[in-house]
Amino acid sequence: MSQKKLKIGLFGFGCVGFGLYEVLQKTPGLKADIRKICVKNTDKEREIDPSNFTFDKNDLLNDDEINVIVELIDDADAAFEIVSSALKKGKAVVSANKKMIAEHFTELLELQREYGVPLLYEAACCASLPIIRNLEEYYDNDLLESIEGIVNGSTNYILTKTFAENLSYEAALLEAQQKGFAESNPILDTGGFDAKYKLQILLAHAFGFIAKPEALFNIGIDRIGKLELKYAKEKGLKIKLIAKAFKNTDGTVSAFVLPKFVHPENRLFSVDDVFNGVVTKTSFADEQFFVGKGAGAHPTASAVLSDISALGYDYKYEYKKIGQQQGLTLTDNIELDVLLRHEKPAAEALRQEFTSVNESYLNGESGYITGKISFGKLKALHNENEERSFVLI
Ligand SMILES: NC(=O)c1ccc[n+]([C@@H]2O[C@H](COP(=O)([O-])OP(=O)(O)OC[C@H]3O[C@@H](n4cnc5c(N)ncnc54)[C@H](O)[C@@H]3O)[C@@H](O)[C@H]2O)c1
Ligand SMILES: N[C@@H](CCO)C(=O)O
Repeated sequence: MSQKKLKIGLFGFGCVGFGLYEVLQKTPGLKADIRKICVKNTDKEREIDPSNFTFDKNDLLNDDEINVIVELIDDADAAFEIVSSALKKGKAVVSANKKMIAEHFTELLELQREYGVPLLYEAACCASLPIIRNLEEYYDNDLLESIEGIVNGSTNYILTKTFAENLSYEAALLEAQQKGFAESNPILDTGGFDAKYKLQILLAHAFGFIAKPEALFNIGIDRIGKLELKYAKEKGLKIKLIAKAFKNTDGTVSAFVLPKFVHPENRLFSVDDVFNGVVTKTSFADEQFFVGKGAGAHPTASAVLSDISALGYDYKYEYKKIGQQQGLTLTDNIELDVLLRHEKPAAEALRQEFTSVNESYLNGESGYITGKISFGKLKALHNENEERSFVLI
């Protein structure tokens, strides 16, 4: 099959946009070049010929020679406007913007179908890991039982640095920002929102289930304190921010983003720093494990490059599982093994909320309880008091 010539209109020239520019310079065999770049910041000095740049999105969207729009900006609302206009004009699109994709999944699916043009977004989930295309192409829907992983590079970097190197939370976050891993608004990372957007996209490609992001519960790493770190160290565990979606025995699906104490025998235990790891579980293959860098200029640009290359061969997502899964429902009707760190006065009342308690510990003003709790109770208790933190065991 011969490769189509691609003329790219690039939006955004920040960490990933510039990374893509560099990667394309080093990929001479690819029949793709950047025709124009739309940027926002009028004051910024840039290293390449200024005639390549414009501040007007229509210079790209109305250019008939541009057949691919690559959207790499940090503003989800503006990104949706750009991407939907491009699709309506019959231009293929590559995007790394998980917030935009998660918030507008159904509309983007309809636009692709109505205008017959593809939107690819491998870089939006776990940067360099080829997880979306694998979920799309490889797994039969009946076989996939669960998908679980570390899907945010910044939080994994922060957890690694605070745990193994005793760096402060603030210093580790600053490093993640300086290295280009964090979102422009880092609360998206630390609060588990970025991981939730990725989980929403993975859910659609793994099980054909389209959830609104607000229907998925997320706890980030911002409530993790000394007590949880001490607990993990004493028991030889690590804390990881886990995104998980799985089918229950009654065929319903459950999904969440939660911090977890990970045991050394878990494949995700050794996934440190900016690396992401995803474990799929299927009926016949059993476990499969994907690992790679989950953020950063070149690792992310590598996934964008792969999408651009795939467009050269007219690749598109078929979304077959979405068609097959009408009627699938999301349920919170599950129990989870957790550690709850709590404030002293409420300790006894909190024990009553657990289905079963394994350990409880109280020291001065705070303590913890470990045991089984219903997912619904966990959500309610977490939301009603900021002094509480939940970590899966
Ligand atoms: N940095 C990573 O490791 C990484 C990994 C995967 C996905 N992503 C995603 O890629 C996208 C870009 O991330 P980044 O790290 O390069 O961010 P960045 O902040 O480094 O760069 C974004 C650039 O977009 C520009 N911009 C904002 N609005 C614009 C508009 N309307 N038109 C033109 N330019 C505009 C900003 O001025 C900025 O220079 C985000 O959606 C992010 O979530 C980033
Ligand atoms: N901020 C994101 C970028 C990659 O999606 C992360 O740290 O994982």
